[in-house]
Amino acid sequence: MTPEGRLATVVELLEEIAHQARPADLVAGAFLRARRYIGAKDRRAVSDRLWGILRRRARIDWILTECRVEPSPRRRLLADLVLADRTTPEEVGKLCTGGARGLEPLSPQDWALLQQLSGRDLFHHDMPAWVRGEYPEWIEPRLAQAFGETLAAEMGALRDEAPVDLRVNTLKGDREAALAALAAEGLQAQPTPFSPLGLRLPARLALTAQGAFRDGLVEVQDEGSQLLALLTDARAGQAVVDFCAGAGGKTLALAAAMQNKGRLIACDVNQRRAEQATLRLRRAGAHNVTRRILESESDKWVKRHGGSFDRVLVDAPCSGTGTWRRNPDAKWRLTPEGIDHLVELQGKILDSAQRLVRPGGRLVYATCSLLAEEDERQAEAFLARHEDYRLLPVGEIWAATIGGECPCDGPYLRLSPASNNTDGFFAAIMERQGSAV
Ligand SMILES: C[S@@+](CC[C@H](N)C(=O)[O-])C[C@H]1O[C@@H](n2cnc3c(N)ncnc32)[C@H](O)[C@@H]1O
Repeated sequence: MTPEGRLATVVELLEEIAHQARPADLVAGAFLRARRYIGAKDRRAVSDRLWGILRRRARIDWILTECRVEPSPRRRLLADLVLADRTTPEEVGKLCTGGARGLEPLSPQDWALLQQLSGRDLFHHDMPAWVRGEYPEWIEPRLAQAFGETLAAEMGALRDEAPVDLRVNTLKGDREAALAALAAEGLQAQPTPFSPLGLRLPARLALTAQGAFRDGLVEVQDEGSQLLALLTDARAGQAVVDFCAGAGGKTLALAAAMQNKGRLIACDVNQRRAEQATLRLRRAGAHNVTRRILESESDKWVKRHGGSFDRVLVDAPCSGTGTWRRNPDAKWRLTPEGIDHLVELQGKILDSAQRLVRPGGRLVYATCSLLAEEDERQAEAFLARHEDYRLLPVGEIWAATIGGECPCDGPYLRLSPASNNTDGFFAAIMERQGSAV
């Protein structure tokens, strides 16, 4: 592919993403699968530019609007070339040749725009905080409630690309073995600071081709997500439910923590997501997992199995505000009504799932949200409704499961990109009162 061809593909993809309600990674995945002729290097270049523009969208649009130009996929690309890469208007002109599979030649209006942009960068002192921080304006009060004075730093960190974190699958080997296997393939990973099972790679990579991944020795998982699974404290021989198991990210970690011993039930209402776990479980050598598709959170199965589990993890559907480093497009699809709906659903899921916990067992409520209404407020409301549960301070559970000092103040787990270099995560660990029978 020529450089022009790559850029034209970026514009095509930006148009597809704008016209579809689906997440950008799904749209891009389907788009590239339908164009097998695009080779690995070209895919990489197209993806880098595409995700870069999605990360910089609010600032690019603000600058275009200031130049009195309506943002469009093509104009966003032209602006990005100048603002992010300092490409000169003349160099941009050379990329717009109008050839087959290339970009249309620059119009007089395009030239005028590029001249206006020339020499500028992506920041401007008049930009409001929400534009600098790349988040919707309406969500600012909610984020400010969560972060106060550190809001700008947190949003800055959330704007950047996330590192690639791997979890070592202890069913297949230890961290030393994984480091050696990755090094043999030319990958220099570093141990993560908090998770004893974590390894970090600096850049985005197509890991599916690596032997350590194909053999199930490592799985891609953010360090925060690993910590959450460790804090669930699932042990060999226990009965454990992963109530919102999705494609199985935490199920895999729980199965490894249980050393494949005991019963692990992975529930979800979404059959398609649950099916995505099949290959991952097989690759990881996880044998103690039974999958269960629920009709809803109050499926009859829940009542029938009331009080029979040692651990129930509720990794609830949430706004995903903590994962904007990975899904920069997701923030623009959120609405206040959507968040209200999620808060209500989380409460219902908790009220139903708690029935599964045996006296003396634990319910772990987790989200990848940064918003207090989905996190602390949700946990407080649950504890107020269920007097038979008490909150266990995360520091104590951290010391017992992960070891050392928990980096969070207060009784909850709260991780964020700026403070911990993880995705944003929240967890409340709650114990059901009464003695086990
Ligand atoms: C945050 S995701 C789970 C991610 C998963 N635990 C992982 O680590 O990969 C939330 C999941 O909740 C599921 N979900 C949504 N509504 C639900 C409900 N009413 N009952 C149970 N699960 C639900 C979604 O299908 C989704 O897979």
